Amino acid sequence: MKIHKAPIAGCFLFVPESYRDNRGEFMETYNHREFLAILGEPLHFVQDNQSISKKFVLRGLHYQTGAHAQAKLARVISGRVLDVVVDIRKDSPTFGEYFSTELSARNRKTIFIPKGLAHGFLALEDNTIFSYKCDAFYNPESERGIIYNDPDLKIDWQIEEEKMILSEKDLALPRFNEEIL
Ligand SMILES: Cc1cn([C@H]2C[C@H](O)[C@@H](COP(=O)(O)OP(=O)(O)O[C@H]3O[C@@H](C)C(=O)[C@@H](O)[C@H]3O)O2)c(=O)[nH]c1=O
Repeated sequence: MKIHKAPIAGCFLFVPESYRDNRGEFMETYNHREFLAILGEPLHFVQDNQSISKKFVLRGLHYQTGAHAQAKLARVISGRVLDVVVDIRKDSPTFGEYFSTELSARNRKTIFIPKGLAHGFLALEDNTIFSYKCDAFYNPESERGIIYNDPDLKIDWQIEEEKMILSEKDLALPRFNEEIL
């Protein structure tokens, strides 16, 4: 497994070893022991989620607060996304910064998103299957978000806004400086 530090503190990218033969391919998509060695602290994932999105669906930017904050381990099973994380930890050296990267079935990248980051992604193909583990349960009362086109964060989503498909809920999210600052 190859490991890269993302430019947001505590955020990592992993590319698993892939074994190919005449039948196809095999890879370990999660190995608790290796993960523990990298993070230095145990994480207990309690929920696995999967979403399927049409091309140019944008989900985010989401997080849960307090005891319900979630660390996530995410990858794409089919299709590709532009994945975006925003550091909303006030005591972090990278507070207010964002990082984006393409995750795809082809590049096999997995992103580890620590607690305290807001997360979103833009599907770049139809039938994009996004799969992620969470270390805390979904708790609707603790759900929060930041608007995808926040004027202070200035996230480059790399496509025209008219093409994006968002939920009503995500279109009504507050600005970073209303919610976090
Ligand atoms: C996230 C979630 C949603 N739901 C339900 C609530 C709602 O009726 C339906 C769709 O929910 P949402 O619109 O919030 O789904 P979605 O926009 O895909 O939410 C996800 O976005 C990405 C970017 C993340 O980082 C995730 O943590 C999560 O917030 O699914 C659950 O039952 N469990 C869950 O864990």
